[in-house]
Amino acid sequence: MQGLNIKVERWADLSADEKEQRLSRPRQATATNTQQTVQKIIADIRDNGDSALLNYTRQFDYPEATSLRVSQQRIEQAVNRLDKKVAEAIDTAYGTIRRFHQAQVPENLAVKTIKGVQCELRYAPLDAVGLYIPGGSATLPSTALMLGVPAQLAGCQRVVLVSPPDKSGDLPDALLYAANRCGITEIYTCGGAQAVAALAYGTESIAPVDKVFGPGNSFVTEAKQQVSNDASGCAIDLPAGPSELLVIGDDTANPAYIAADLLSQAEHGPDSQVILVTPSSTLADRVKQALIEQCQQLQRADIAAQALAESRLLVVETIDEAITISEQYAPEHLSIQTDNARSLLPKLTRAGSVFVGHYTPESGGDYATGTNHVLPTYGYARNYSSLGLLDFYRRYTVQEVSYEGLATLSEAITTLANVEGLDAHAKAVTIRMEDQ
Ligand SMILES: NC(=O)c1ccc[n+]([C@@H]2O[C@H](COP(=O)([O-])OP(=O)(O)OC[C@H]3O[C@@H](n4cnc5c(N)ncnc54)[C@H](O)[C@@H]3O)[C@@H](O)[C@H]2O)c1
Ligand SMILES: N[C@H](CO)Cc1c[nH]c[nH+]1
Ligand SMILES: [Zn+2]
Repeated sequence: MQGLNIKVERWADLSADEKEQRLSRPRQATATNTQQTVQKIIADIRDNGDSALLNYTRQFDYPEATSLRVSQQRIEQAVNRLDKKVAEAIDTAYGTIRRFHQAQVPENLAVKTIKGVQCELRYAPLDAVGLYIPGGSATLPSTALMLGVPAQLAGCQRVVLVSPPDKSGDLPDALLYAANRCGITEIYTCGGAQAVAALAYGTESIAPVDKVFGPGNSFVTEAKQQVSNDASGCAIDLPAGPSELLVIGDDTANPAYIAADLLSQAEHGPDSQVILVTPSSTLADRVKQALIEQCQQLQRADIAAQALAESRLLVVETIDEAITISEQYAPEHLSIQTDNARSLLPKLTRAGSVFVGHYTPESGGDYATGTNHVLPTYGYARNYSSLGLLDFYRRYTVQEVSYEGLATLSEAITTLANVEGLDAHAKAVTIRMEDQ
């Protein structure tokens, strides 16, 4: 591992441009190239279906790939042979995630808006959903639970899981076990933009879905964006890209805990970004030291070190200034490690998921507290929500009006229709009124 390139900086000493630069995300692999590459891949999948899907799988993931569907026999083999401890850990996480998402089951509602007029809000599960589980640099059975549990709870009729094959052309046993736990039987070994395109438009062997869910690298995120901009494509969940963590800490925080949390997100990928904002320069210096000590012990030390090069240790004047910076950055994950951490919550709403207090590591939410770890990145926490059960439903309205109700509303409807110059709209009301 090369030496760590991370320094402590005093926020007040930075110019406006420097402040902006410090809070900008690491540049994603040349944006226009990614856009064009993905466009070409999507067009190829639309034109050539399975054969293009297999070609890209051979090119990017497994040179010997000849098939896409994971057999039921292979799923059963994975379930039977998975290490008991790993199976139990997945079962524990399945339980907590299910409990938290079960509490989100929506209820239809009906309101009488005026006498004789009833309006209803109803929910229906999406029919067919596609779950993308990243596989490029790490195996993520936990992501299969984060997507599979809500799909199962919502009662989506068809749940399709895709993930790129590993070095042996297979999907890991733990991923197949997690998928099986969520009742998923339709599984394909393919990844990247080509898998997203296959889910959105369909191929000979994969029927199209209504919505694609899941995080991924810049190719996956770009492909989701492109298929959702196309009327013949499909809906998507949210932009969930490289992992991020911002920690607000004060003198009560343990520097070793904060360093461990920062590294836990830095190890995801070279384009992950982690930030500490603190009014304590002593804490910042100690966290830096702990990062150096802990990073070199990691299996993925090189990846974490690359991410740390684009990460920040910022010393501010007050906790309020730290809050302002966090709200501006809108991190995917926000950790509050201060005295009376919960008291800061009302001022901190722009984050995908918030971790409160010294004993709430971010990795707890990645795996097993029960919250969803598919969260908006790139600052989208400003205007996107974290993934939840409702994302697996369509919401629609119903209204029923009696003669009496229509009579009450007829004046308002016909007047507004006339204001808009839409005679037929008005006539649809008056014709009914004349009837009695
Ligand atoms: N925000 C969240 O909720 C969340 C959750 C989990 C993971 N993540 C993030 O997801 C990402 C996963 O990325 P990953 O790369 O490990 O796995 P991935 O599955 O997203 O990407 C791997 C695929 O990328 C494609 N690819 C690679 N190089 C390519 C190229 N040059 N041209 C075209 N396609 C190419 C290949 O098809 C390959 O199958 C990480 O950044 C991680 O931080 C985010
Ligand atoms: N931290 C990731 C979301 O940014 C999720 C994850 C999966 N496994 C471990 N972590
Ligand atoms: Zn993580």
